[in-house]
Amino acid sequence: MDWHSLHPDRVLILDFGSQYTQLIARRVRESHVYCEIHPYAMDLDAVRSYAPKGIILSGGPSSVHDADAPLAPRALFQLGIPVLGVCYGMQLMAHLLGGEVERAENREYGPALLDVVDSAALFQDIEATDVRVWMSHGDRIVHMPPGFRVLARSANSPVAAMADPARKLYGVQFHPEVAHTPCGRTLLDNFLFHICGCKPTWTMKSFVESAITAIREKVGSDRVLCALSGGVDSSVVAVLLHKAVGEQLQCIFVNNGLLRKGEAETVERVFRDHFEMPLVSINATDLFLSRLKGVTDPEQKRKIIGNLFIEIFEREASKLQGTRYLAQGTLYPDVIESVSFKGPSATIKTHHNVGGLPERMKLELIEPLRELFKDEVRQLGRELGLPERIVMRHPFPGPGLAIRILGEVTPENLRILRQADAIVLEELEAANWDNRVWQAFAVLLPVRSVGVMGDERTYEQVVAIRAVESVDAMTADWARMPYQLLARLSNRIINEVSGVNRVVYDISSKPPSTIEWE
Ligand SMILES: Nc1ncnc2c1ncn2[C@@H]1O[C@H](COP(=O)(O)OP(=O)(O)OP(=O)(O)O)[C@@H](O)[C@H]1O
Ligand SMILES: O=c1[nH]c(=O)c2[nH+]cn([C@@H]3O[C@H](COP(=O)(O)O)[C@@H](O)[C@H]3O)c2[nH]1
Ligand SMILES: NC(=O)CC[C@H](N)C(=O)O
Ligand SMILES: [Mg+2]
Repeated sequence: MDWHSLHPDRVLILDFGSQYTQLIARRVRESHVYCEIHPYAMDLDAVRSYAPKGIILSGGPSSVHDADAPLAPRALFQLGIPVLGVCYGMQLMAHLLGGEVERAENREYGPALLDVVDSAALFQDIEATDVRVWMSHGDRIVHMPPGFRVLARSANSPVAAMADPARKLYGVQFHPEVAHTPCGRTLLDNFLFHICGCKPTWTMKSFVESAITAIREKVGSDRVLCALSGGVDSSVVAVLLHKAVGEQLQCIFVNNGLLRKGEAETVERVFRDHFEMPLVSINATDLFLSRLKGVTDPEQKRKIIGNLFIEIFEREASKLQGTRYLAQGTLYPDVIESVSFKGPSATIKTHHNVGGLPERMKLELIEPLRELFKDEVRQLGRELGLPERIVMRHPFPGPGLAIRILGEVTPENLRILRQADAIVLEELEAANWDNRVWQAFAVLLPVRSVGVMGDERTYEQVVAIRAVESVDAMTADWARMPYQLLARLSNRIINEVSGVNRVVYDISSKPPSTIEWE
């Protein structure tokens, strides 16, 4: 899509490798201003032609004195575009414009108190003394570049914020994007609205209109196949596309035999009740299970499944004359991950709809959500009138139960996991915990343990329960579910699911673990 015409008030975030870069983007978006993250090395001509209303330089792990410190071209500060440097971003600004940065005697990690000495522009509507902010740095600015003045100080940072208002250059040593900086929201708004002159026009309502226009332009009179899983992302894509191209859209749902209990029926029913568009439902259970036979390697499972999905989509597309596009629900975090700070990041997992795609595909992709974060997709779903039940559904991975059965996927393993998983979901719902977690599910482990049931020795399988809290699946923590609920889960699974004699609870966060086990 062409952002020039779609989002006139856009902000550019240059990433220097901070853990919080995505948070900066979230905050800007929450203020209804469109923004994109690009690597710090973005070409100056590209910046010019992107023509942002403002630029934010993220923090980062480097020091400006490191031999391989990531630098920005000095000319970035001469474009006449307002710049806000955060932490490393401010240190870099100072370093490049003739100031001096040095290693501080005391590092500052965590909370600090700020005294605002100049409340013009950036600190408008923020208290003057003892302002709580969150710091994470070891370097500090000892001399500001010519033209700059101090806006705020903290015990350890004589220059905790600085500005050259004439050139609209601003820097803060603390992190306004984190929740532990309560005034951060006001500060960022001051930058966006007062300094950059942005207007808060980025709303899901405006997105619907511009996305529909862009989709129509792209699709023309061709037909689109939309792969629908019943999850939030693909449901939103389907409704959006239907609004844009009406009968040129055909939805397809594949039962790959790796779905949860009753899922195929539910998806078909919900679709019939809430969507006014045709759905082709394909049962490919045997095909998927036969290709997965004997496979135990997680990446291989993912690739086999990804390829098979496309094979089926292409086969169905060839039956519908004039089908040129395949619509998918790729989100912004998938996109950012592949353009991160120092080039593409390491492959942790091949997500079936991204890296799992075959190299040569006949269908062209349409990905209308590739600019959005998950919570924006949920908002968009509401805007499009989708029922809350669909909007708030837990994510369910395309490779389904195959990546929750460690080891070989067999009909017997699927039976065990499906039953155990249904119990987890039922009990969470009954205890009103389903809407307090991002995702909750059962995992079947490839180990056996000894137990005693009814005076008899058992030697059976182990089920792990995974329940996590998260805002975007990039990081997650295990849910502190009540012991009583855990006890009920364990009790029911062992009693009701034959083949299982032990249940464990996964207490790992992401990172270092991931949400799924494979
Ligand atoms: N069983 C399926 N049938 C058809 N398409 C599928 C199926 N499973 C996954 N897909 C396709 O793969 C895409 C990615 O799956 P993914 O699980 O990330 O998204 P989703 O199911 O739409 O939403 P959520 O992340 O909330 O589960 C889907 O948007 C859909 O296009
Ligand atoms: O559609 C998908 N296809 C996949 O291949 C896939 N793998 C993981 N997930 C989901 O992504 C989120 C993060 O998962 P991980 O922490 O396991 O990487 C979690 O919400 C996972 O459920 C997938 N979704
Ligand atoms: N969070 C940051 O951006 C840190 C910047 C720099 N590495 C410092 O320690 O001061
Ligand atoms: Mg899904």
